[in-house]
Amino acid sequence: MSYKEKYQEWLESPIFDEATKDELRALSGNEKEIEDRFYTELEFGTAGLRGVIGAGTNRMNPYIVRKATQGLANFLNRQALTNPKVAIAYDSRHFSDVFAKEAALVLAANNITAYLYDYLRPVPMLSFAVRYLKCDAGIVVTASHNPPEYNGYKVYGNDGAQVIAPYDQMIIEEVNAITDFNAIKTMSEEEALSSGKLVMIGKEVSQAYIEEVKKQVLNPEIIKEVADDFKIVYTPIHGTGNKPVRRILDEVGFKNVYVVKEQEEPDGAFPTVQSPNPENKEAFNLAIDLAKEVGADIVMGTDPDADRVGILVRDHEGEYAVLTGNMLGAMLTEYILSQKSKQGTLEKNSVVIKTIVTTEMVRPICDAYGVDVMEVLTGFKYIGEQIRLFEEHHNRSYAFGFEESYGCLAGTYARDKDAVVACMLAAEMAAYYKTKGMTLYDGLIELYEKYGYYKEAVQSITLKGIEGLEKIKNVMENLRKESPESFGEYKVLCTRDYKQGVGDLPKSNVLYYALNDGAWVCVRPSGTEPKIKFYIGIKGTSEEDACRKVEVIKEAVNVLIAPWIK
Ligand SMILES: O=P(O)(O)OC[C@H]1O[C@H](O)[C@H](O)[C@@H](O)[C@@H]1O
Repeated sequence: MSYKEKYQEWLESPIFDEATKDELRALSGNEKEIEDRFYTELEFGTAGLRGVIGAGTNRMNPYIVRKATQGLANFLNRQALTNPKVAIAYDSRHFSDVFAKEAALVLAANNITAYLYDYLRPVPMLSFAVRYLKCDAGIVVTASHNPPEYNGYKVYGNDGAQVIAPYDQMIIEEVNAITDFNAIKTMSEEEALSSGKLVMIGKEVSQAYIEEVKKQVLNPEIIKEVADDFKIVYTPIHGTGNKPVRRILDEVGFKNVYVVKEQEEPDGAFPTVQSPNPENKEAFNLAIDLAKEVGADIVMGTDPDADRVGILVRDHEGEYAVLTGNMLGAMLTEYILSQKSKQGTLEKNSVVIKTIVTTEMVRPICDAYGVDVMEVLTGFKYIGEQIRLFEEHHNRSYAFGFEESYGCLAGTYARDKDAVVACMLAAEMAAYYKTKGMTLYDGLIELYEKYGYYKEAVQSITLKGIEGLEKIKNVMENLRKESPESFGEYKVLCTRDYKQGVGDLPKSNVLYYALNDGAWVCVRPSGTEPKIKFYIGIKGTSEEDACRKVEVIKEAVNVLIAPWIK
């Protein structure tokens, strides 16, 4: 069916409600918008479904959510499970609660018990709930840090990690096999509740989750020692982090937690930020003002689904400086390994897991403690997968895992990144340095002096719409046709094309260039946004040297791709 035929179908079919039809009728004559809404179906990327909210097959709306859920239900029911169960959570975005309930009702109508959180909850609490409630799958309605017009739908497996191949494809096939919206079953909320197929998740699950997070504290006495004059500024950026992050900080003993009032309440419009992304310093403007006012030791902000955290610390000029995901991850790796090693709790077969685009600084840190580093493709789901495999094979012990994109997980109670535990450990780590008369920033410099000035950068180029998609494809094709021999003063020593398969990793549309002096460049199309991403990593001898080297490579990347993205 062409996009025009699909558009007509949505306008005419009795399946779609009048509000949807009105929205579509208003597009009449706007061919470009109609094409964009109907030329394709929302697809699973690195993080499931994600799209702009609105009517159409290429948009997030109740029909697409029901269809995705019917596909998931068919997938589960084909496995002949006894009493199949699915846990569902949602964030503070527009329609997240509506989509979550729609999903629950479709599951219930397909004879699958839906456990639905009764309030917005972070991703890690869903990941935890899947295993705690012995579910066969999980759903989170969220578009993470995307702008307010987006929403999304992530699917989790029975291990609490986001689904990976071949299951993601199997679910997609089930979803795509539904060509008739009449084939989607749903029921009323009353019926679902009274039949016991819709169950609201109670407080005991949140309680159990908090207990697990608390177990990750390494030095409880240090928190007590500094509690009176250690100050934390925290912002949930209008998302799900507010309750769990404040609760955990309180329960482990932090007394002075200042929450940014203007960003405390959940709000899908994210009215006080350009984008609710802790990777953007702009999202911290209000938090920095508050931090200056109260003299905070640390500033923390979680994204709407609270799986990622941004941290700011006072630098030597007294300004609040951003710790990137790589910096925080490297620091937490050092903190966790050093403390466990000191306490004699570092298990023999410990492994730290990072993705191929995450800082190389982890390697010397892990070497110092005799811990292995494992590399996986981008996406925390691959870290979650390894935790499951370690458990199944009883051969390795998961020490820590993180990505450059600000997500990490300590412990195995959840199988996706957890900003709640990250906030708790970052605060504990800052408290630890405080007892030594140091700030987190001093701690970072100490690590650089010990292991080398590793610096990273990401050049993300946004290329929207169908043309954008084409340009992204061209960049990858051109790079494959004419492999670059150098990036500025750096020579390409070897190229890895992950599309051809590298080691045991699944094939993926990623190119990696290993350069001299430990530098590297990696290119991949984003799986969650219309972007192509160039990741850069170098090792310098000082802060200045490191910054200069990153700039040289950045410039070379810009020159290389300029003609392809015009
Ligand atoms: O594909 P990208 O846009 O680079 O995003 C990559 C990210 O996607 C999702 O958010 C996953 O949950 C993350 O684990 C991953 O890091």
